Amino acid sequence: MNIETEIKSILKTHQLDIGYANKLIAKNISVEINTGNLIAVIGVNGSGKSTLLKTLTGDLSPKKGEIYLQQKNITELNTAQLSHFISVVLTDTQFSHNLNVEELVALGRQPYTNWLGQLSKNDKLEINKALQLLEIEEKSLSKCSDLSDGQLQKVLLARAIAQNTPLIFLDEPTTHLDLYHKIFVFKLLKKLTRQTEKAIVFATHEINLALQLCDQIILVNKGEIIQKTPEELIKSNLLQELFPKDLVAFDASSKSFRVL
Ligand SMILES: Nc1ncnc2c1ncn2[C@@H]1O[C@H](COP(=O)(O)OP(=O)(O)OP(=O)(O)O)[C@@H](O)[C@H]1O
Repeated sequence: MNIETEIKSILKTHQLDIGYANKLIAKNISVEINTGNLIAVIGVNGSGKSTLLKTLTGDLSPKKGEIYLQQKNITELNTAQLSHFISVVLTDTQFSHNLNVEELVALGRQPYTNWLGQLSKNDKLEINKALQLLEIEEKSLSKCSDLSDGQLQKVLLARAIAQNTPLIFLDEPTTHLDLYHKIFVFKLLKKLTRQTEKAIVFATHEINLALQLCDQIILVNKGEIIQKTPEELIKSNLLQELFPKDLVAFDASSKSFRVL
């Protein structure tokens, strides 16, 4: 294995408890995120997927335990330092739809620009690289308000790529997309992990697709958080127990859920 393809740990938790003031969502969480991995966070509605993502991105304080980003405790990093490690794409991200595509992607360079917000030659290069990687150069000057949901998702991803962090978090990136575009986004995320060595972690309800396309799955279930490969998860019987058994069942042979 050469140095370029060597797998490295980017994020690791230690005895992590997550939740809110009077509410424990899950405890003793032990997850690890490695370079070049595509990782889905799955679980039923209200199980705690967003809470986990918010905690891992430093948005919400852990109730207990530690999060290490490349061996540094996340509590020792200020917001500016954190923005060099982690970029976050939220489906309901608020931004002015008057911005054009290039201007929105340029926001990803904010952690690097000077106090005047001027883009350097290198910033412009990174923006163009992100637009090319997502194949949206021809939309550079289009208003974000004129884009479809699928196109906007690509632009938000390009902004995260331009931020040039080793780790990208997304909360439900395929909501509002049709099946074709859901698969398109999943495949695109996978391609990005392979081309850039970045790790991408995303919450999703598309369990069938996650089992087919992700390297790892983090399952949030009844206060427990478990990380496994899709194959391990399929063998574990945990998916059979995920939903009440009256409407839907997991079929291990086809590796998918089916309607009863
Ligand atoms: N700010 C908050 N304060 C207290 N409880 C909260 C807060 N935000 C969420 N919760 C609760 O935490 C639990 C987990 O919520 P979370 O949004 O993490 O679930 P989720 O798995 O992302 O759900 P969904 O799939 O529906 O988006 C829920 O019971 C929710 O009501």
